[in-house]
Amino acid sequence: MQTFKYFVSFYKPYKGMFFLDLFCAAVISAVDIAFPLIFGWCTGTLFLEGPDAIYHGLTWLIPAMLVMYIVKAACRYYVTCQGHIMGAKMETDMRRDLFEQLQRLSFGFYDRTNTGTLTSRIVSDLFDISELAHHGPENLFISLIKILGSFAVMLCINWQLGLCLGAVTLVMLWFSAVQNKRMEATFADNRKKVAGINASVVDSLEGIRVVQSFANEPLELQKFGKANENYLKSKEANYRAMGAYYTGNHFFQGLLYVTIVLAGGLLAARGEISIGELATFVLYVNVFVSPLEILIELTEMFQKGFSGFRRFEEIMKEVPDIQDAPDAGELRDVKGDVSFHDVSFAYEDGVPVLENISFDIPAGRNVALAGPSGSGKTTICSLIPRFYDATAGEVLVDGQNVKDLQLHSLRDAIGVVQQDVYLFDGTIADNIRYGKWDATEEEIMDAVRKANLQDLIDSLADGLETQVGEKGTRLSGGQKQRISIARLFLKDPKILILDEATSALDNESEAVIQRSLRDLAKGRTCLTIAHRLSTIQNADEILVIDDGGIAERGTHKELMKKNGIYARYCRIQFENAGGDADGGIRE
Ligand SMILES: Nc1ncnc2c1ncn2[C@@H]1O[C@H](COP(=O)(O)OP(=O)(O)OP(=O)(O)O)[C@@H](O)[C@H]1O
Repeated sequence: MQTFKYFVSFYKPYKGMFFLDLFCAAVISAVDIAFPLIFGWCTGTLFLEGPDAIYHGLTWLIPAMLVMYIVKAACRYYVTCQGHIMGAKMETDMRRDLFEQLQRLSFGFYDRTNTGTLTSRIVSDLFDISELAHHGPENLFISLIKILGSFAVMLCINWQLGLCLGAVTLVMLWFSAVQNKRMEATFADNRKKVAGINASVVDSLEGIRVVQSFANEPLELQKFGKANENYLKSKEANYRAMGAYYTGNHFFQGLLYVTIVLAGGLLAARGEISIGELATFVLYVNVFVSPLEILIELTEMFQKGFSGFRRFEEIMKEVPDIQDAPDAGELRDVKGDVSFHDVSFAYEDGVPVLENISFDIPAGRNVALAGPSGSGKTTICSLIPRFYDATAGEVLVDGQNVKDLQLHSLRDAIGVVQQDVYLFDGTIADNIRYGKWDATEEEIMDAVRKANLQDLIDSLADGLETQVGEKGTRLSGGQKQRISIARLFLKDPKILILDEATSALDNESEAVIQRSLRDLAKGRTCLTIAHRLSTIQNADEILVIDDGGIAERGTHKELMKKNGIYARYCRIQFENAGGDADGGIRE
């Protein structure tokens, strides 16, 4: 019922169109019901009254029928055209709401959801819903008027025949209800399997470079083949259910005619019905049966549309893990102090990743996080912009709990440079402007210079207007990295999180980017996740994360002197890199 109410709410903005659509549908049905009546009156009365009466009757009957059919055509036009437009408008509203919701949902949701499945919801589910939204009420309305109207007239013509027809129809409805349930299950399964195919395609295409570099096309084909095969099996089950449903219904429709001919013949033989009445009755059986067919098709549309709508509702009801508290305040005049007080965190219940972490980073300081892979460095950084919320303790920015701040103002104050830079399809300028949508040309050029991008821009025929390709595939790793730094120069955040952005680059690119990053870090609080310890020796403080806690802290010199975990890591890294075995990082 709730789902139904939610569905109906999408009609609200188009109430006028909706009721006009229903009105037109009612006119179409009324004309269809009137025709056999007129026919019955002509054959039963008018045509028996002699030529003069016939001529006289036709002089008003023909224009009246012409007007009826012109009005019906106009209504049909409205229903076909405006009705569809209304459906498309509702589909657009739902797609907008869904996209808005997807933008709101937090990292946690995307950790457990496949993007291929979401794409399928945005495209095919919504189309089916729109078809139902438009055709559903209108077809139901037309069908009910025709079925009830024609049945009432048939009862008036001959109630015994009418009851025979009603009895066969009841058996037919029972059969439909049973088959319908079976069909519904197969439609729901179909949707799941289509989502599976989408997920498989998106996953494989997004990783196409990895696939080809491993020459793993046959493996991908095998995985896709499985999803494809599953879809085929589901479709087969679906068509079997549909076959039984449609064949059964058509059989019962035939049975209706056989029953009427048989019972009508017997009644005519006993003189209880005239031939004219029987002919009119048969015409009404047509009016009665055709909407039954529409209702049957509507059932399929309803199954598809409603199972799509349930999936749509599922996402719309998803409450974002991270959202503004009702009394959240704006983070203003940001200084850039960051503190963790006894912070613990777990992605999954019972599997702690961080336990009782505490530290303070005064504004403008440069702190590095070091430690083995998987120790929780990235997780610590994710808690500051509230990509996830701490399960215990407090994360503070400028002394305020991040949970008490408006998300947009908090995230405006934080810039993140990731190892994996994501560039959007578009030009270099578009991607730089992502840091500040209203940036002027001069501001962009200034960011370009500061990020050491000038040489690249000068070397490209289209300069800033060069297309970067999907996810920036036409650019090198270093170039993408510099674009991501340029957009942070534009954003100008007070707090910087650097997930050691240069670890995948060659020495020359690294040197250029390190220079840009040093410029970017000036006057900001900077938290660097170090993968190579050589890059963090100048940090004001190094926090060594191990086993979900802070194992050591201090400057590089202090930690080397301490000769603990950090010193051991340094030695291992430099031995591997062929450097001094005593951890003698170039100082
Ligand atoms: N989205 C996630 N869902 C569930 N577990 C996660 C998620 N992200 C990370 N983890 C787990 O949390 C732990 C800490 O991961 P994190 O990425 O913070 O480590 P890290 O120190 O940054 O590692 P690296 O140096 O390799 O980047 C790991 O055990 C990891 O498997």
